[in-house]
Amino acid sequence: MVLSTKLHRFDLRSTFFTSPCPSFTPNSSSLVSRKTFKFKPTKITAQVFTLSVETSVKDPESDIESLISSNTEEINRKRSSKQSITGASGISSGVKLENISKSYKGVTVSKDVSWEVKKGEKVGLVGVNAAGKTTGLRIITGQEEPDSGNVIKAKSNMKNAFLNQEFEVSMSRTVREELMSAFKEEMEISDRLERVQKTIEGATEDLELMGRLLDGFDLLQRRAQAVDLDEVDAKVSKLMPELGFSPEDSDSSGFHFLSTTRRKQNLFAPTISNKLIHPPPLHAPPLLPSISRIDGKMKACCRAISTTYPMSITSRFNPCFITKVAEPNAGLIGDEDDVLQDPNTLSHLKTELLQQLKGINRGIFGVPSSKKSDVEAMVKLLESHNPTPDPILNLEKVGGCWKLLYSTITILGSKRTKLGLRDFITLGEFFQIIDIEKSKAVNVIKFNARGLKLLNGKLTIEASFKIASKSRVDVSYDNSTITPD
Ligand SMILES: Nc1ncnc2c1ncn2[C@@H]1O[C@H](COP(=O)(O)OP(=O)(O)OP(=O)(O)O)[C@@H](O)[C@H]1O
Repeated sequence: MVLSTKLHRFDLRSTFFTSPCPSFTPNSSSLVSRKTFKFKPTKITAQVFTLSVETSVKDPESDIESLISSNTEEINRKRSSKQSITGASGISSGVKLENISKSYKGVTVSKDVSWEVKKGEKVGLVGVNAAGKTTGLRIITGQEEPDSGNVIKAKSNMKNAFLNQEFEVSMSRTVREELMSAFKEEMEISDRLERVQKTIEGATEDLELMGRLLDGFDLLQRRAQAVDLDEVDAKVSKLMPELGFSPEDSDSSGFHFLSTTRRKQNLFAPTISNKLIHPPPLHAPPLLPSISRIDGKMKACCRAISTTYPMSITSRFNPCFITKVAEPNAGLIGDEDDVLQDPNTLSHLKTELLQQLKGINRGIFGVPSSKKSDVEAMVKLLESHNPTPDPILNLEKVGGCWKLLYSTITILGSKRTKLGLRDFITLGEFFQIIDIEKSKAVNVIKFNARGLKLLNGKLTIEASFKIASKSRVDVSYDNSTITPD
């Protein structure tokens, strides 16, 4: 199966742990298939390329974003014009009601009411039934509009919320489900992901339909990432004991706990905490401790390895023997002089870098940005020790078949749609075959897709390069193919 593609951009960079080799740095202004790359003479690590494939579909998220931002601007404009008309004053912290009046059907509930809560203050609202206490709170949270007067917040993006007097706890939901319901948006995304995933699994015969479903799934995946969907289960598990529930309570009906007021409140606490109230709600119980993400870092040992072993790869250069493999080692493998240059620093840096790379899940969207910046900071440091300052004069060190440990690859557009699901697709080994004599570079990326046999295989991207100057090469894209196993 050959799937042709229109490339907008193709960046090829090739550098290496075990042997110094050049880095092709893209000309950032260019978005055409033929590009000029500059050799960065001090690169040591291994990398592949960045690839963007044309897509005609407008990103639905940017549509949503633009709608949201224009609406927000409009609301802010209206608010500021209203405040300036009524002469509202600013405050340094907390929230303030200023000269608020509110009537329902001609009956005045609040008339010219002013009060405020500063940061860290606890304020009790006291009044007879129907005095308008709840109405005031609803006005602060924006659930009601005052007839006149202003709500002034120290920060325009401040979120406020309050606990209702009456709780709505579903009798049929388990405690866990009740807590999960606090994460409404996340749960909705999760449900939709599940439904789309099932539909995709039943649509392998219809590539057109699958393409559309994958696009939808892709969008949902990004939303899931944005709301930290993976963390919800862990958050709920962490909340359970903090709220006084034991793990065994998890599957019990919320009904069993309704007789205990404190627990009733507790059931609602996640809702409040999930809304990131700032400052604390006016008459809510203390906020739950923030849920911190555990960011475990693997510390593993690295050891020196051999560099040559045969491995065949189906490509234009087949059969191919891996002659250079970037693997854990204690220092540079190659020229003895290189090793002797600064073995302690290099050894330490390389070990650190290899530890950073361990456990990276190379999904179709590339390495997560937080991880990427850690890795690339380390790469930069390592680059400064590259013993080959002028790699263009050492092209023999560049040629061969390379197994890459790390890549900055991000596949966009229709190619991603074809390969497209973070959950399903795992990028396997990356190979880069550089043929100096023919001035060709071939990247082979293996991938496998759980549950979608159709998409198991490899993506091969072929390019030509030409030495343009002492420090530059031109790289031009030739073609790419997806080959199923
Ligand atoms: N949406 C509405 N439509 C019509 N009347 C309303 C509405 N919301 C509140 N009211 C009326 O406004 C008055 C003030 O209600 P509010 O709930 O603010 O009082 P409260 O001080 O919180 O009372 P309580 O102490 O009983 O909770 C009540 O008479 C209520 O019936």
